[in-house]
Amino acid sequence: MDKLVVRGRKRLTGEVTISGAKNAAVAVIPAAVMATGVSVLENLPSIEDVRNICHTIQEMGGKCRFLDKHTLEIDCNEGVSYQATFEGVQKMRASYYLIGALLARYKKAEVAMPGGCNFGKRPIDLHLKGFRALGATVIEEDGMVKAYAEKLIGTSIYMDQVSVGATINVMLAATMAEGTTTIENAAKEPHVVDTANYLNMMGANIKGAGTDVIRIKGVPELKGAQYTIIPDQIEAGTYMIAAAITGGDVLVKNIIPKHMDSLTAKLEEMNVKVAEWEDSIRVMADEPLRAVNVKTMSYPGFPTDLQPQIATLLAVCNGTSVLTENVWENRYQYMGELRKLGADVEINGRVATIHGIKHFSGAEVSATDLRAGAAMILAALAAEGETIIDGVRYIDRGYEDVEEKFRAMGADIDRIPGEQ
Ligand SMILES: CC(=O)N[C@H]1[C@@H](OP(=O)(O)OP(=O)(O)OC[C@H]2O[C@@H](n3ccc(=O)[nH]c3=O)[C@H](O)[C@@H]2O)O[C@H](CO)[C@@H](O)[C@@H]1O
Ligand SMILES: C=C(OP(=O)(O)O)C(=O)O
Repeated sequence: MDKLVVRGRKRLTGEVTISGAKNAAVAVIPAAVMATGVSVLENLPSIEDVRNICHTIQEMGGKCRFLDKHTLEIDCNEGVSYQATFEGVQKMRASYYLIGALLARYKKAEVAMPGGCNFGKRPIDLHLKGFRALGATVIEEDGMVKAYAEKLIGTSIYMDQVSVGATINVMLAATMAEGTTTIENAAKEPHVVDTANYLNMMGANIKGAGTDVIRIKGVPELKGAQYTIIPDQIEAGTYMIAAAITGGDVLVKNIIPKHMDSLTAKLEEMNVKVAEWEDSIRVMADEPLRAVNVKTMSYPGFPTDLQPQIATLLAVCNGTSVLTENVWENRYQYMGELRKLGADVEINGRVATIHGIKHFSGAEVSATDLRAGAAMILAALAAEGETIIDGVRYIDRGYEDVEEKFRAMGADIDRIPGEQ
């Protein structure tokens, strides 16, 4: 497995261009399976999760062709199998969107249980409850989710908990149901909106995405469409934190600054200077950083997918910060690795109390999952000496050209290829 070697204490300067959003791309690509006709998807991130979902759709009989590094032509006009079995599906989380997409188009789906980062329990009961409310029979058997319906009929669905995956998945299925579906207590994340926008371009009738009530009038058919994926909020946030942790001055380009509000507010509270333009943000850190308290929440709250990265920054601030993880029951596994680099953290359930240290010291650590891996890079950039990060395949799931982007801003970072 590949490793990254980072020699720290280099101030990051210059600019970085953000790629398309992983969590939008991995929803929009399965949505393309619902169309009769060809879709062209632009600004896709060149990451493992995108390659993996494309590979899975090809195995199902769809045609996926990259016109360039970031543009995918996807043609499922002649149909695909309603079955998606194990290998690719279990390498990622968002493969669960194939259930909603296949159920919409064929009224039947047999899809292996998804994989993705391990934060303790990651149930999909709300997805299945939503499909059942639309009229499907759903069973979980032999590691597969099997869903069948004579027809799907629009209904009113109240989500017991705000869930990105369940909101998008039920929206996919409801798009081609008979009648109108209302999803209440829906997730409002930018990727929910992006998926709805793409579906509407294909001929769907979805209103309210981005609010907590989404109304979907079912349509009988969807056509292919050309669509540009939004920039990645989490990749952008990771580079903003990288600028802050290295005392740097970085222009983060090709972003939607509004998506960054919860992070921007925290960075400013910490004494970091942030300047915004229409599609870029400059982050300057030239003064000592203050400890702050952070609670993760669904959008527009502080994203859980930036929790390991902000924790890493808090670990080298002046004072004690309290971090509360409200979304996942167990997203602190990486703290053991952060401690190897010197972090002083106490964990009590969902609450991490972080006592700021002067600086990290290089060590050998592992990326225990995608964002934990990003956190290791951030700590390594700020550390005295050399850090070796194992488990880079997790980072490659969600960050395009990660070492090249950091190196272009002055980081001393190299990849050591491992055995495949
Ligand atoms: C591919 C993708 O977009 N992944 C993101 C998505 O994951 P994912 O869609 O898996 O996360 P959800 O928003 O569904 O999960 C939010 C909370 O709801 C709970 N829950 C969820 C579904 C369900 O059926 N039952 C249930 O109880 C989960 O345990 C969790 O506590 O949103 C998470 C929260 O922003 C992010 O961390 C992930 O990066
Ligand atoms: C948790 C994440 O991804 P996934 O849901 O795909 O595991 C993430 O993007 O941080």
